[in-house]
Amino acid sequence: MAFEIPQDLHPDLMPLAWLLGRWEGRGHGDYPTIEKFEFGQQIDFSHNGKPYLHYVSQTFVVGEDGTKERPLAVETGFWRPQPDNKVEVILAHPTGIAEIWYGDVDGAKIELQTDVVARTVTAKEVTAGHRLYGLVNGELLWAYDMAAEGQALQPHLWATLVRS
Ligand code: HEM
Repeated sequence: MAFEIPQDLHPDLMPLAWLLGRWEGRGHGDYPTIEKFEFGQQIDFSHNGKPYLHYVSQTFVVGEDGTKERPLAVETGFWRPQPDNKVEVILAHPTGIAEIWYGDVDGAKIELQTDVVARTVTAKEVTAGHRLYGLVNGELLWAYDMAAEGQALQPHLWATLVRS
């Protein structure tokens, strides 16, 4: 079924409306300090009539038939659209990390950079991030570059999801 913009959507959310709903797909990960890996991902973007999106991403180890076998990383937060096609995002991770991101919305492409990465004393040393989200032929493509554990900013994750 074609995606329809909800009637009670806050007008400030129009530039981000294309994100709304549930997305499912698969991704890959890498980093110089770890082995390459694959994951399944489910992303939910929802709204409640207020001028922000609630965002939840859950990832899983998936079997060959797509069965979710066990959870991997989870993250959640809020996407706050601002004038002039800007967006502010706040994210929390169960690994003891919280981030503030600033970004630009260019139609169906969103580019985000971290302003602040805060860590609990036991969290891994993540210092910066860069993310791209794009709607390409109806698919949600996203990629995450990270600076962590003394390594320069470089790819950690990339994934392709479809609306479910
Ligand atoms: C799609 C979500 C993600 C998946 C599936 C994922 C998966 C993994 C896996 C399998 C590892 C290697 C094993 C381990 O150390 O646990 C890893 C390491 C790591 N990930 Fe992720 N990750 C995700 C998101 C993130 C995010 C959002 C951050 C930062 C906020 C992050 C930061 C790290 C760090 C710092 C390491 C350790 C690198 C090291 O020990 O040198 N990951 N990730």
